[in-house]
Amino acid sequence: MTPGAPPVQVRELAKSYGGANAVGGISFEIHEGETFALLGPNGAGKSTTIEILEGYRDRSSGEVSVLGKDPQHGGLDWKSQLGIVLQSSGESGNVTVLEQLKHFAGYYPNPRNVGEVIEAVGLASQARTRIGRLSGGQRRRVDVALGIIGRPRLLFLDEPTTGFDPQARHQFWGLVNGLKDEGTTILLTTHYLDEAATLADRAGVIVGGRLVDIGPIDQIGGPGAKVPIVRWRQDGVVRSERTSAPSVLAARLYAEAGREVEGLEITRPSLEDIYLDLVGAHAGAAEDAA
Ligand SMILES: Nc1ncnc2c1ncn2[C@@H]1O[C@H](COP(=O)(O)OP(=O)(O)OP(=O)(O)O)[C@@H](O)[C@H]1O
Repeated sequence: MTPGAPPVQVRELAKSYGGANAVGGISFEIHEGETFALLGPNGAGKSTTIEILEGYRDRSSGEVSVLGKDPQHGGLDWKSQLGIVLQSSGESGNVTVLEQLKHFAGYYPNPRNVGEVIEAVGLASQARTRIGRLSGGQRRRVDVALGIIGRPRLLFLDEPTTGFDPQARHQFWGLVNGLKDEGTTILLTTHYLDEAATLADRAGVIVGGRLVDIGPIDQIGGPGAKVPIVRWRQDGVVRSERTSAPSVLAARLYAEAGREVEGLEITRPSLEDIYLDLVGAHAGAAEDAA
């Protein structure tokens, strides 16, 4: 890899399945040590993109470089620098968590300590349990453990916390923050927008195989997207107004009412609100075009 080159470079990547475009020419880069979230509705093309970057799927056209190599020609040495948590692993269950991790650790030149990884994913009490006896969420933690055991430079997390309870999800976020601190570059897909907001430095939003927005996570949707919403009740009717000076509006409402304003609430759109607006607008535009 050329020194200073981004670990992931994607130029005009396209993939069609039997004539149907799943990915229609997308371009993005992921920089060293960055966590990049690829967001989008079901069927948008996220997994197809990730699988192409991982070398599991070929592309129809475009240029892709991952850790300095074209994934279609990445060798074992290249592969050992990747950590992969697929959407579903199909991990079968006759071996214990400890045995499985020890086995996989043996494939890598500089693996993490197996006990520490088991502890980090919250499976210390299940270390000697057969994987087949774990709950769905616990098996998902095994997938995550297998993804990080090789101390990857680049980690792919495809919907990593599906099936996690809220406590496990928070624990997982702590784990990812630790990996970030160590300088791991991460590509994350998730349908949990709070997860993306917490973990990602930048995001790309993909709809119908096209990248409709990309940028720092707090700038997704553009400057207007974060304008606060003021809601209040007047004559029994809920009213709302978007303004970048919400306290000025609140003060005016208070002056006009001459008393506490009923149901007054000032909120800023969350990443989820912004994402839903963005996806709604682009999905609608795509339908109009069709
Ligand atoms: N092997 C395949 N053969 C044919 N079509 C496929 C294949 N894999 C995916 N597709 C289609 O390509 C499109 C993109 O699918 P993809 O799995 O990449 O979406 P996604 O964004 O990962 O969705 P999800 O959020 O549901 O995981 C979909 O229309 C899907 O039906």
